[in-house]
Amino acid sequence: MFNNEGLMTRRVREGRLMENSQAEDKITNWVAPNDKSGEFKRGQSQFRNAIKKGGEFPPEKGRYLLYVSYACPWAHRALIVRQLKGLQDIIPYVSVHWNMQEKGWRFATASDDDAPGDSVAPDPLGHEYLRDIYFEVDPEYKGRFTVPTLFDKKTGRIVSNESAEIIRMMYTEVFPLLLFQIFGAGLETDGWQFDDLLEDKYKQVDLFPKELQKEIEETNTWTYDTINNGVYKSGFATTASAYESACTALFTSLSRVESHLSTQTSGPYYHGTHITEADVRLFTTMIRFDVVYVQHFKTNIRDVRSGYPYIHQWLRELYWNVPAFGETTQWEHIKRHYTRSHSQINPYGITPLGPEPPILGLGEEVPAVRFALERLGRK
Ligand SMILES: N[C@@H](CCC(=O)N[C@@H](CS)C(=O)NCC(=O)O)C(=O)O
Repeated sequence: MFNNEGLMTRRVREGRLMENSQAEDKITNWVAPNDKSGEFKRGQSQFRNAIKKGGEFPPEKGRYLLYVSYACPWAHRALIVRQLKGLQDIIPYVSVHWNMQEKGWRFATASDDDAPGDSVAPDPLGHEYLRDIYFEVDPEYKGRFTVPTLFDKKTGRIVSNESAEIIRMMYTEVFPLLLFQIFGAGLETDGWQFDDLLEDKYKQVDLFPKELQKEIEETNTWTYDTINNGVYKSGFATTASAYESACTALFTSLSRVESHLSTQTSGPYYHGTHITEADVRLFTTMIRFDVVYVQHFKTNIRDVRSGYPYIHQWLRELYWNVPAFGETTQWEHIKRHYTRSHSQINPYGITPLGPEPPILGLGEEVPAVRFALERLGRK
């Protein structure tokens, strides 16, 4: 059985743990202490296989296990898409505990009572840490132990640990997609990966419609670099110049998003009437913005609720009106993970109380905005 760890594997793993704990490159050093640039440089995800009809990893009900953390914006993408595509019975998931320390993500135990939410549970395959799975799959593994991780129970292998690709597997063929990226051609598919297993209403959910593919890809490029990853580059920077450059780029891009949304009149979503991948990828960063990033990552030129009315409206529309977004958002995991796992940023691990509420209701505004609207006779 896959989870019967062999003695050799265990020895290799324990040896590696000792090496790692002595090494300079501890996993909680987000920027290497000797890196003078002070810039956070995100490594490449190492497992890049795909679920594909007729491939090594075919779509099958119950075969794959999705490891996530409710705290993590990259994993949150996968939870949202799983629900939007109605894959709940097809791809089960487990969320790790929010507290990530030297050995990386750990699974919750029966005695944890501070990590609410569905599926925050011991690993059904019996591991204590997420890293244990990576080392069982590859005792020589040298990358990071990240969520989301999509695991194949049948072969005991990791299919992918790259969220951008995991979400696409849930609704597209991967190979035509690569062709599309190389040649810029329209995406032809012979049906979505899991569609044969889905109810009709979910088959119709197309998060990457043909007519928007080019635009979505272009948006992804700058959104990833300056917003999704931009908050991390600001927050993990260890020099003022690295921080200032990331933070400036981030707010330039937020203005770009704000201006895009202000011209979007056909519907509440990033591309108007239908939810697309663009909404998913932006949402998971923006929902964490006011509650964590503004103070913890020092991305405080503005916050969303008082500084970006269009983003604020778009964000609340998704959170309150689309269950896949609201139901997968776990505030306790989000707030506690960042503030208590990043001791180089917050050595005392104190979690700020505010802002309260973590997200405003659809008709609510911060007092200054409400006051201004009342003055203008709009409320
Ligand atoms: N590019 C990856 C990034 C995933 C990632 O960095 N996840 C974080 C949590 S938000 C993680 O697991 N970090 C653990 C580590 O780096 O040790 C993806 O999008 O899937």
